[in-house]
Amino acid sequence: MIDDVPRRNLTKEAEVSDLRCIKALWRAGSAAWAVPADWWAPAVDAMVLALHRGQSVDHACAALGGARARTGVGVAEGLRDLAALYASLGRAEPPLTALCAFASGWAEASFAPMAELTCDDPLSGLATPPYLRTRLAELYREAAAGGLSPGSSHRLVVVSLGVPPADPFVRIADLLRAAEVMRATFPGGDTLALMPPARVAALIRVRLAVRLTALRRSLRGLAAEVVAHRLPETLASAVRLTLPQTPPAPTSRGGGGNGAGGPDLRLSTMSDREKLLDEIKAKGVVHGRVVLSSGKEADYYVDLRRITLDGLAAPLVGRVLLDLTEDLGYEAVGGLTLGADPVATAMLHAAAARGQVLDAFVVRKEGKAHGLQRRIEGPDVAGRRVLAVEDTTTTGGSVLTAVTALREAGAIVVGIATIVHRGGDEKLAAAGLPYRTVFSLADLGLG
Ligand SMILES: O=P(O)(O)OC[C@H]1O[C@H](OP(=O)(O)OP(=O)(O)O)[C@H](O)[C@@H]1O
Ligand SMILES: O=C(O)c1cc(=O)[nH]c(=O)[nH]1
Repeated sequence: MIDDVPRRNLTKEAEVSDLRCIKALWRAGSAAWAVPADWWAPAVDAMVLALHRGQSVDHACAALGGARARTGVGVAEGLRDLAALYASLGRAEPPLTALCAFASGWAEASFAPMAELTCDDPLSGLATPPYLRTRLAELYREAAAGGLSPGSSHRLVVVSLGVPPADPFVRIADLLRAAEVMRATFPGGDTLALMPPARVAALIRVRLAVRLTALRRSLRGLAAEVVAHRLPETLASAVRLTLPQTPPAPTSRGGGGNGAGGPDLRLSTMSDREKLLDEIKAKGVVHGRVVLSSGKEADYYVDLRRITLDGLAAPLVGRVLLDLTEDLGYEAVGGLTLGADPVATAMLHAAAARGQVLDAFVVRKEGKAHGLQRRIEGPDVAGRRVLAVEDTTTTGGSVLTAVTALREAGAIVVGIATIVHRGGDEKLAAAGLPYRTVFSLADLGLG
């Protein structure tokens, strides 16, 4: 029997023999070990040596606790094993300092991997939704401290893959491709996040928004929709943008284009712009001799009121025009009545659906002689950044009339946007304003 008196004058061989013996006794006294081969660790030898030599066991106990944690042994099981060592030597239970050292070593080793956890999705390398929300919270805090609105400095660009492909491999491949395109489009320090199941987002500074066109181009062939959300007033609204979305509803009237009564997958996976183009071709183009607003004659007419007042197409108009002009930074939108009116209200409602506030206004063709005699109806535009819109431009005369009236009213016109461009290039260019159009006549097969 090996007593517990420290043996300082033993020969090397005798000490080795004692240590072996203690270890065997300890092992025998230890409870059944889930994986027997895991019992021994260098820390076991260090523990036995310290105890045999009468040295402090704290360091060895901490190392033993760490070793036990790394092999998946629970703290209670590890402590019982430590107690078995003391018992095998006929000693009382381990002292409190030894127990504390063991527990600290065990805890440190158990929680170490957490310190290495990242906020990245392992497959795409993009940030996780919780990280994106943390980043948003930081941004809103910073904006509040500076008395600014996050909407004036940042956009949340969201690429949605429409109806996520049922095949998980196809979905992952599509998401990875979208992630890659996002990384290439926004290579700076922007936060890029994966938003399962089928969205990728980038939190970007406004000045980078011009890259949206490039982004949309790069995503061609992926049936992806790109929306640049101006950050809403409150963090809660911004966070809502990052939450899982309900799947898109079927988009064709009367349900099912597949003859089975289910959603029309072809339409629901198209981008808003593609859907709008189909709507205009189907409902807006009228062939025949017509006199245009300018007095000129033409062989066809694009009746966009049948689009901007259509319950299915109007929301598309709103979203597509918001996307097209989102880098221009405006607070109100409108144009010369009547064609521009539903365009502006479609944009107002599309913005509201995105948690943004956008005012609309109507520019009368002539001033009004009674009432408040206002030429421009709606919230005041004086001193505000406004976008002039039209459903179509043939000579550009109508929209430029609106621009003149807006300037006379003190508005800052930041650009012109229209759904279909028929003509008026020279006049519009002379206005010196950014001019955006969703479709050309060639897009409609009329050019
Ligand atoms: O570029 P332009 O040559 O000005 O033509 C385009 C304008 O013509 C149409 O409106 P219209 O003049 O028929 O009047 P309405 O909007 O009152 O219907 C259309 O809605 C545009 O406003
Ligand atoms: O020039 C126009 O009056 C005009 C052309 C057109 O195609 N559509 C329309 O509404 N107005």
